[in-house]
Amino acid sequence: MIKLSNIDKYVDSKFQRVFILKGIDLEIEQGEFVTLMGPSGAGKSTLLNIIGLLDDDYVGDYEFEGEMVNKMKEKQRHALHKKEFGNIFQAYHLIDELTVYENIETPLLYRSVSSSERKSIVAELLDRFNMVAKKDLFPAQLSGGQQQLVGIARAIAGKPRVLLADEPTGNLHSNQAKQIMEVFAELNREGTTIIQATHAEENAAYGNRLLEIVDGKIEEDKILIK
Ligand SMILES: Nc1ncnc2c1ncn2[C@@H]1O[C@H](COP(=O)(O)OP(=O)(O)OP(=O)(O)O)[C@@H](O)[C@H]1O
Repeated sequence: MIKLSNIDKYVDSKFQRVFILKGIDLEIEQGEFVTLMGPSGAGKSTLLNIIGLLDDDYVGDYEFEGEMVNKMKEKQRHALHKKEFGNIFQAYHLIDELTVYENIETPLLYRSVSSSERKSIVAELLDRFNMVAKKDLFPAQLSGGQQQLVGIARAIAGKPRVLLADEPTGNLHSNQAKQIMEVFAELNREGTTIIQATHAEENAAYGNRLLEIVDGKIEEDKILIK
């Protein structure tokens, strides 16, 4: 599904070229649950952003479902991002002025989904995450765990095939983190490909594959047996 070949990302300063990613070769099949681990600054977020089509400033080839992403025009890449990827962030990135309901609905407004279909998708997600009673509250009125559930609901509202999560439990207590990981495991069982970056070993255990990223390179690529 995802094939990266010899990806380099670097920044040039006056005197030297600094590599953020170097020679990344990576294939991810549909339905995998992949964890990126490694020291701070190793390049995990950068790699997630490239995979999620949020960053096109790199060298090398990126194939998504047989299509060369790095040769696409921006409009085409943007459309592919919207259709296939959902993003979840450590800091939730919810819109403070919108209610829970409206936050989940927002991406659907940009996808020309009919109003009745939007209602049914949001209702289903609220129900799934036990948030029906909270639908008219604003993000600040929710716990961190609940805010992240809204973040996940919003990310999956458009039924993306790939979910990218950057430190999704970084701001959560361990029981909330466990709940989020169990949601990921369930989405993965339903067929969603999941790629997460985390510092937590216990989060990695939910996945089926662990990539150790060090200094912009894949140092280890391990299959996890459960
Ligand atoms: N646009 C940029 N210009 C210059 N340096 C950058 C840029 N983007 C990322 N970096 C640097 O690249 C390195 C990798 O950053 P990245 O955020 O991918 O690391 P990470 O592994 O996700 O770290 P963390 O675990 O702390 O989130 C860092 O040293 C960062 O400062």
